[in-house]
Amino acid sequence: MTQDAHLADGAPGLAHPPEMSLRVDVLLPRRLQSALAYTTPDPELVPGDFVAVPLGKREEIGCVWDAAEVVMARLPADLAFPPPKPVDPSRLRPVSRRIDAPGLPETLRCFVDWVSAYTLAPQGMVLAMAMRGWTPAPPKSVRLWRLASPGHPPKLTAARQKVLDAASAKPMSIKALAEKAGVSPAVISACIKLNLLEAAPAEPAFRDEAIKVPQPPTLSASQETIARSLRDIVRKQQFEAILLEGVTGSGKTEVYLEAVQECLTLERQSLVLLPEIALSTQWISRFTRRFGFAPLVWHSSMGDGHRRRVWQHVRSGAPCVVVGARSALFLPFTDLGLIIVDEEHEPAFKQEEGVIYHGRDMAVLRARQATVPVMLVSATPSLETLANVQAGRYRHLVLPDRHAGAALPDVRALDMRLAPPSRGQFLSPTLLSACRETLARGEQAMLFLNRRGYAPLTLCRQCGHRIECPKCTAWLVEHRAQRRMVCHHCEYTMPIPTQCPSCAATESLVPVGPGIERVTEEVQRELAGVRILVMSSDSLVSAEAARIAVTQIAQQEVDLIIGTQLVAKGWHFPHLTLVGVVDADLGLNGGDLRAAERTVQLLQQVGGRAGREARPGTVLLQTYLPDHPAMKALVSQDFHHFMTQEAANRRPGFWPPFGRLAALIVSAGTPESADALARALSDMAPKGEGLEVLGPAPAPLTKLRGRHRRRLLLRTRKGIAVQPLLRLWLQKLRLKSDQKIVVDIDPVSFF
Ligand SMILES: Nc1ncnc2c1ncn2[C@@H]1O[C@H](COP(=O)(O)OP(=O)(O)OP(=O)(O)O)[C@@H](O)[C@H]1O
Ligand SMILES: [Zn+2]
Repeated sequence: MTQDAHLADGAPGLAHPPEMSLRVDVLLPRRLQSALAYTTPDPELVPGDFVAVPLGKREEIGCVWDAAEVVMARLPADLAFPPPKPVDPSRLRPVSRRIDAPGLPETLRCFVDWVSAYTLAPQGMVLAMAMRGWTPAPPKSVRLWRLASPGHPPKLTAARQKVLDAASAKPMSIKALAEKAGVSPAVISACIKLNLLEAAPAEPAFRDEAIKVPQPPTLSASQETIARSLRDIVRKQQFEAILLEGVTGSGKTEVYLEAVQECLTLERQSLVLLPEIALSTQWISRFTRRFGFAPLVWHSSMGDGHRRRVWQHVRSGAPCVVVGARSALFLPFTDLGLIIVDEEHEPAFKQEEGVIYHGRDMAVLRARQATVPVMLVSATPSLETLANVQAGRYRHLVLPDRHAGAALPDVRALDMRLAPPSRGQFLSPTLLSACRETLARGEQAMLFLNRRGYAPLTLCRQCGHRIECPKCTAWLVEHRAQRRMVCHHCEYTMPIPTQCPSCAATESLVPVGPGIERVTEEVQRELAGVRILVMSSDSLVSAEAARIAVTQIAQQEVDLIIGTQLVAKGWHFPHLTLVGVVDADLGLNGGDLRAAERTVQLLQQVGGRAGREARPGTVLLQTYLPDHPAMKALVSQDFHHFMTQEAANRRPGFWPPFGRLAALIVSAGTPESADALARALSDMAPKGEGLEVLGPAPAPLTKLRGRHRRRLLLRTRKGIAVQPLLRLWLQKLRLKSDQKIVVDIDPVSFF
């Protein structure tokens, strides 16, 4: 805004001549590359303010954005790009009105710009992430009431007595309480006036509404040393990246919560990112015990009302701890003091749709912009992070031992070539007897197989036909419990056929290979009477389901857990001593860049659930590749030796983290169209020293949701800025209406 403020002093309703209006950039939360220009007579409109603007025939809510020059100036040189051409001022439309709500803080606008420039995602789509939870009006809060602490209640009428019987420590709204007690709301009001009920915090999640006495742990000497360093780092309030590494069960969580405590002492806001927050009930209850209040939880399945409250609270700058999925990075923190990324090696931090970004990397960026420390936590850090440690960019703090003298589990590979399972079975005799012995000792066992459903493939014995998804290059997976065949890549499902769809033979369809449902069946057959709990995304559909599962396991109402990768998360099951990995080789197939690294991380994490308390744990890995470096690393538990080898494998070819990658995923309505676009891209590929374009090649999922896919990979030396190269490259193309190119910077998945 460049004009003098007095120019806008018109009487309300008076139209301003165009020269008296100010130009203002407004970013809308939709697929727009950058902000749109409008005019406004209001000199007080500043970047960050929310406004309603006309767009076509509609009105949209957007955010006043910084001028293009400002945006460019705050981007690093290698991410900046030419600003859009200025629009003829006479064609600009005026802003409809300013919305009276707190604006988007500058640090968040800066982050939006950066994420957009880094990922090449339209700026408006990134803003949309920052506006999830935003609301024009402060959210309506329904007050909740609970039983007041017992005093000497006056003599009560029958109706009031009913209210006290119905009320409990659990807060309820007046309406709900009246319904439960079967009285009118007026009776509840009377009870409130008599102090029989007290107001409860609507959201027992805010720091000043402590609900219990905090119970911090007594740290061991080695934990305390690390905790002290972390507290010092937090107190400095400068940007610093730390890798907190420690074996499974060493108390990393307890230790980083000390850093969170320090941040609260500074009365600032902390953000903890967890990969599977929706199910992290154990983490949340532990936090609540430790601090005496619950954290603000943020993830995609939270309701709108909850989101709005969190958004507003964070925006208010009041001290708090947010625990969330990667999208919590886009909350409007105004007093951020610390970011923690737990399980930093997890591929789940990568968002693969919409704005494609890596939560861990963007967390480091966010911390840098906010000049606060960021702590990356893992038992099995990613090679990216280890390389940063080696280069001296990240500080490395290590917890070497399990807490309270617990030993790391004994890990053994079961060579399936030497002692295979019986025909048609998947559990070797050794694993089965280990399960029997464990259960006989009154301990719990866990079987891990990263595959949902009954069988990954259904085959016709007569004609060899394989049942495939009509829309994807993928087999349909039988889910026997639901009596359906399901595609794991799209929403397609169909009933389990009774005859072969190709040759019409009956009783010819056979399942091939195991999924966890099939393993469950085998366990039921082999270990009669065992109480099984299945943990997969089919069974653990909500936080409540996870909470129930955790309780059942803790109370030993379950003997054996069968699960997919969900069981690898930070669970702590005191009675669990045996972990059996049904197919340790599964993740090594497909041969993507990080297959071995990921296998070691995942299996070490799963194995790390065994023997976390007094009784020692055992991990048995069923493998046909006992000599594979990944298996050897798991057995020897020498993670760092393995990672050194990984680094040596990747360095010469400039594979990440020793070079950079960007994937271009081309898709189109027909194979010909996809090929044509892929070829055109390939013909115009950038050339030069230190860069190479691999492909085009059919993507492993050649067809996905009916679209035909091809992949190209740009690989460069470290110092080369890939974004400008990609921008130039993509600008040269005109896409047909069925064609699409998705850019994935630093790809994690290669499907
Ligand atoms: N100082 C301590 N006092 C009491 N309990 C502790 C202490 N340190 C750790 N524990 C307990 O030991 C268990 C393991 O600790 P924690 O979960 O923090 O380890 P971790 O390193 O984060 O584990 P993982 O990486 O396997 O998830 C937890 O139940 C935790 O409460
Ligand atoms: Zn499909």
